[in-house]
Amino acid sequence: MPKLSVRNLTKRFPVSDGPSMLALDGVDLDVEEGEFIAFVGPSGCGKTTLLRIIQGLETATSGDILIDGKPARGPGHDRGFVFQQYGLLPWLTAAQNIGFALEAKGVPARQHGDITERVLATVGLKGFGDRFPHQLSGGMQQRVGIARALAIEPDMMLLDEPFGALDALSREILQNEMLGLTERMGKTVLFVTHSVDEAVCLADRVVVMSPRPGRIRDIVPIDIPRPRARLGEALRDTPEYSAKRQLLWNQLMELV
Ligand SMILES: Nc1ncnc2c1ncn2[C@@H]1O[C@H](COP(=O)(O)OP(=O)(O)OP(=O)(O)O)[C@@H](O)[C@H]1O
Repeated sequence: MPKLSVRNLTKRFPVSDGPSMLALDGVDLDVEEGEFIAFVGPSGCGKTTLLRIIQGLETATSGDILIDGKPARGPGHDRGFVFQQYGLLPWLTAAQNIGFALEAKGVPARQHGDITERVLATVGLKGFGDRFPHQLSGGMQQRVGIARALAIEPDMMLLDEPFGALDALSREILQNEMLGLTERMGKTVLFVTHSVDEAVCLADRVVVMSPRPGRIRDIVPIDIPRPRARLGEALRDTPEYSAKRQLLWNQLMELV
């Protein structure tokens, strides 16, 4: 049974002065446990909307989201979300931001310290728990965002352009760390990105979406063997990488 099934999903948004707008149309997708799926497509094709519906932050107009074969209704701690703009509460420290998510899940307060330390260490921020977001760089804030999602031990991680607000160098560093992290943890990951390189580097399959209304145009398997993290920068020099990158690039160029 797939970890996640998206079945004939449609989303319409109301428009004040006219007919509603069809943002997603008949989206069908099965995701296996432990798979890393990247979503790419032109701006406005519904990637964020699809992720938000899977997360339960938005309702579908029709269709179903099944997790382990059961309909998902609303948000759940089985799904951890990482936002583009980090989504940290500025008046709380890094550790308190993570504690906030643990409290929401109902984890007893006496366990917060250990869990927070562990997840901060996982994302390379050991010793930074007492820093406020404004005392951290963008890359470090997003590491806290990832640590917060990991802290609730979700089965599935949903990341919406998580590195989109970062400078090029921080972005590449975090991509490499993300690769290592997901290969070690084996979690199911859904990852929206505008970067073809990021998609090829990280994903097992890349879902290419067409412009409005958003539909799945193609699903491209990325059969570069894992673990890829050990290749580091050399990953981007392999012929498989270049071939997939070109294929996806050509598809996206046809869509814009
Ligand atoms: N809450 C909303 N109300 C009305 N329209 C919306 C809402 N959210 C999204 N839309 C519209 O739905 C379409 C899909 O938006 P969405 O943000 O999902 O696209 P996207 O592929 O993630 O775009 P981008 O790559 O630019 O982030 C867009 O036309 C957008 O304007």
